[in-house]
Amino acid sequence: MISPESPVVILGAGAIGCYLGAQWAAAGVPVTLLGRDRLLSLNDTGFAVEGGPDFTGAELARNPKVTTEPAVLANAGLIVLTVKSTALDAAVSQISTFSASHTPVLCLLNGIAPVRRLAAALPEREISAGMVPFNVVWRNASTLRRSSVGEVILERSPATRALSAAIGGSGISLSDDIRAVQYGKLLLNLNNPVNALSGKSLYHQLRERPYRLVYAAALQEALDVYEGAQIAHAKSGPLPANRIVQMLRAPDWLFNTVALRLQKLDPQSQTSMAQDLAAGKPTEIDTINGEIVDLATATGQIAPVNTKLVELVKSASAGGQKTYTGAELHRAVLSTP
Ligand SMILES: NC(=O)C1=CN([C@@H]2O[C@H](COP(=O)(O)OP(=O)(O)OC[C@H]3O[C@@H](n4cnc5c(N)ncnc54)[C@H](OP(=O)(O)O)[C@@H]3O)[C@@H](O)[C@H]2O)C=CC1
Ligand SMILES: CC(C)(CO)C(=O)C(=O)O
Repeated sequence: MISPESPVVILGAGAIGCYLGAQWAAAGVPVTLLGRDRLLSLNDTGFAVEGGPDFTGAELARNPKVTTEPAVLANAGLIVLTVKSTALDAAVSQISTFSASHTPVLCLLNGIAPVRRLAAALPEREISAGMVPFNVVWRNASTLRRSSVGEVILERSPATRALSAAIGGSGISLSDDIRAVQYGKLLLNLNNPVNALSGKSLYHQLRERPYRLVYAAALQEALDVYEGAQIAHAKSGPLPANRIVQMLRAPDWLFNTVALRLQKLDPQSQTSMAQDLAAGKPTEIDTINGEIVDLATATGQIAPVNTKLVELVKSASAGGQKTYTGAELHRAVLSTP
């Protein structure tokens, strides 16, 4: 039950957690943001949120209270998990230690494995999965910007029905097949390492065909692996995945005038993996492209393109080559035997 005494607690208040927390608080939902020290100053100043249908122009979000104290989990009516997958185990242990065993958890992490791991670690809980389609970046220490389009989709459950009712349904839809939605989203995330290794904004990376060809190869490979493993995926965005592959292969003049407009990407957009790699943090590569590699292995298939992307990101994280021109990345991923 969500109420002022039992707020929504967002565990892992970063780009996505703060954006959604501000959006839900603006709709009248009691929200507490549980994050790191650097967020605490936002309690005094508030933070500006730009972009998206609920924030026309920059709006100051003062409502969500920010804390670093996991003890707030004890009174949560709903825990919304928005940490990176690399921080999942520590977050699960905080949930177990501090919250009541009946408190539901909504998992908004990218990838498929995180929600499975969560359900396995907390078998007594109501666990729901969700999918965030759009990109959010910090423009500076107190300004968040949503830089692409789409609607959040949540698995239909008692907890998500209550959340959706509390926010008046806006910006969220409920699904009875969240697994297909997550597998559909994973296909978009296969570009994350390409974006991270380009060192460019998403908008500028996608404008260069050699980068797009690498992403197209990773995406086509994933579609083949899904087919071999009989995995259903939902459409994520306006085009089906096979049309996205075709579109990515189009010449720059066509892609840059048609496809980029459809996504309404703004020039500052940057994938979450690019943000991590640039900040020297561990990346989610194992739960993104690594998921395709694991699925291929489990079903007797191979996934050399995604395997190579995993390798390159791990090498970059370990101090190896961090940025690649389009031609360099194309050669490194697609020209190896
Ligand atoms: N950013 C985006 O545009 C999108 C991201 N996603 C997905 O959403 C998820 C969250 O991504 P994003 O918001 O970018 O991630 P961020 O890194 O911006 O936010 C996570 C925040 O949680 C903090 N944190 C980690 N563990 C804890 C803990 N136990 N207690 C309190 N705070 C904690 C992190 O701090 P620290 O770094 O110091 O550990 C970080 O500040 C990921 O799975 C991502 O793939 C999905 C769609 C779009
Ligand atoms: C929205 C998208 C695909 C790109 O920003 C993303 O999920 C991410 O950055 O991890």
